[in-house]
Amino acid sequence: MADERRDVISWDEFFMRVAIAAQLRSKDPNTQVGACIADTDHRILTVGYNGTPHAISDAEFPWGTTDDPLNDKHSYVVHAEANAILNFRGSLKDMQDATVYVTLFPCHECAKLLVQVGIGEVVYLDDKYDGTVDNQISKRVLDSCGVNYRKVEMTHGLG
Ligand SMILES: O=c1ccn([C@H]2C[C@H](O)[C@@H](COP(=O)(O)O)O2)c(=O)[nH]1
Ligand SMILES: [Zn+2]
Repeated sequence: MADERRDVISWDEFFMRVAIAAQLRSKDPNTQVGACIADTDHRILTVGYNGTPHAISDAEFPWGTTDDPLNDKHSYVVHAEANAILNFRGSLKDMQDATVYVTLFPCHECAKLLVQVGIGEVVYLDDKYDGTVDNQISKRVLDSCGVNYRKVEMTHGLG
C-alpha cells in the first residue's frame, strides 16, 4: 500500500492561493488585491477582488491616480475585502471568528468593515504600505479590537 502524500500545502497557503487567484481578476493596473474569507472549520465563505461597482464599465473607468478626485480610481473602486463581505450569501454569524486572507494588508476602511462583521484574524501576503498613516490607522483599529494579524508563510512558493 502506498504512503499518503505528506508534502501538502497548509490551510493558510491554500486560502492565500485562492485570494491570489481572485486578484488575477482585478483590472487595476497598479495594485491587484484578492481576499478570501474562511471559517474556523476551514470552509471558504466568500471571495472578492478590487474592482468597479457593477454598473460602471471597465472601459470608461479611470484606472489612473490624479489629484482630481473625479478622475482618480480610488474614488470609484470597491476594495477586495468589501467585495468579499458583500459577495457573502450566508448568515453574518457564520463570519464570527473567521479568517480573512488578503494579498494586501487591509486599508483602515476595510479594517473597520472586517471588525464589524466579526473577523477574528487577518492573514496577509504583502504589506507594501507599511508605515503610512492609513496603514497605522488600520493596525490601530485591529489592535484595539483584538483582531490578530500575521504574514502568511508560503512554503510552496507563489507559482
Ligand atoms: O484594503 C484595501 C486597500 C486597497 N485596495 C485596492 C484599491 C485600489 O484598487 C488598490 C490600491 O491602489 P494603489 O495604486 O496601490 O493605491 O488596492 C483594496 O482592494 N483593499
Ligand atoms: Zn480597503
